Amino acid sequence: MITAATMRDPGAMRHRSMLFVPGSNASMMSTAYVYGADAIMFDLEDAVALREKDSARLMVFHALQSPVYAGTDTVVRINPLDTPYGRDDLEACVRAGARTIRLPKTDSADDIRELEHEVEDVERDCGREVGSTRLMAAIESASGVVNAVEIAQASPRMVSIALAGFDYVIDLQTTRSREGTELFYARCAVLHAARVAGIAAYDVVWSDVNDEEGFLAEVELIKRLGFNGKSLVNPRQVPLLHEAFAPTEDELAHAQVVVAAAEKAERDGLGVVSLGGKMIDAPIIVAARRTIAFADASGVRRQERHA
Ligand SMILES: CC(C)(COP(=O)(O)OP(=O)(O)OC[C@H]1O[C@@H](n2cnc3c(N)ncnc32)[C@H](O)[C@@H]1OP(=O)(O)O)[C@@H](O)C(=O)NCCC(=O)NCCSC(=O)C[C@@](O)(CC(=O)O)C(=O)O
Ligand SMILES: [Mg+2]
Repeated sequence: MITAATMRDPGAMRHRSMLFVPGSNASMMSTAYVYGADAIMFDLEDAVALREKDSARLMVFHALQSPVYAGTDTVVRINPLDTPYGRDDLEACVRAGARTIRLPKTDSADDIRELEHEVEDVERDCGREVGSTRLMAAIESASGVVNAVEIAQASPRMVSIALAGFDYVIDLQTTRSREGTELFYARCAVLHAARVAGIAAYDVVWSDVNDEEGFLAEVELIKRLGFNGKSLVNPRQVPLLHEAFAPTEDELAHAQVVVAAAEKAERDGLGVVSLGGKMIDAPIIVAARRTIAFADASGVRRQERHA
C-alpha cells in the first residue's frame, strides 16, 4: 500500500533548490548536474516550443537514464494532461524512472487524482514498483490557490507544492513586481497548504538572473515566511539560495547547545530544561534540530557541543 510515510523521504523536505532545465536544450541538460542544485527539473512545458515537444521528450527520456543523473533527484515538469503532449510526457518520464513528476497549472485535487491514476497505469505497464513515482503540483491560478489544501492532500504520492508566479499574476489580472506584493496571499496559502499536508513548499522563480540584490531580498522574504526553497532558472542562483538558507556558525552553535541540553535533560529524567536562565521547550528543540538539518544540507561545519 502506498502511504505518505513511504513516499516522503526526509531528504526531499530538506531540498532548497529546484533548477529548471529546458528539455529541448541538449547543452544545458548535459551539464546541469554539476551546479549542485538539490533537484534538477527537466522542463517539457513552457520552456519548450511546440515544434520541439517530441524531440525534447526523447532527450529527457535519455537524460533520466544517464549515469550522470543517477545520484540526482530528478523532477520532470510535464505538459498538462489536457494538452496533446501531457500523456506522452508522463509515459516517457515514468518509464525512464523520473523520481518526481511536476504537474503545472494544477487547479484542483481532481487534477492530481487523474495524474495519480495515469502514473499508476504506466508503473504497472512497465514493471516499475507501484508508488515509486512521486508527485508535486505547481499552483498557477486563483483556483489553484483557493484549492491548495485539497491539492496538497490529494495523494500520498504528493511530496511538494510550488507557487508559479508568472502564470498566477496573469490569472489575477496583475503583473509581477520586484517586491512581490501581489504574491503575498498566494504565498501564504500555498505554504499553509503544504504544512497541513506535511509536504514541502517551493516559491516562485526569479527571472532577472542579473538582479542578484532583488533575488536575495526575495529569498530572505520566503525564508522568513517558512518556504523550504525555490524553483530556479539559472545555475548562478543555486549558491546564492543555498548560502542564504544556511544557518550562520553562531546559529548552528546555539542549536547544537540547545539539542545537547535537551538530550541531557531527557537522560536525567527532567521535563524542563534551562539554558542560561531561559526555558527550552519542545518548539525550541524542534527549531534547533531544523537548524542543524539545514546546516548539514548547506555543508556548514559542525563542532562537538556539550550541555
Ligand atoms: C534565464 C536564462 C535565459 C539566462 O540566460 P543567460 O545566457 O544569461 O545564462 P548564463 O548565466 O550566462 O549561463 C551560463 C551557463 O549556464 C548555463 N545555463 C543557464 N541556465 C541554465 C539552466 N537553467 N540549466 C542548466 N544550465 C544553464 C548556460 O548554458 C551557460 O553554460 P555555458 O555556455 O556552458 O557557460 C537561462 O538561464 C535559461 O534559459 N534558463 C531556463 C529558463 C526556463 O527554464 N524557463 C522555464 C521555467 S520558468 C516558467 O515556466 C514560469 C513558471 O511556469 C514557473 C513555475 O512554474 O515555477 C511560472 O508560471 O511562473
Ligand atoms: Mg507557468
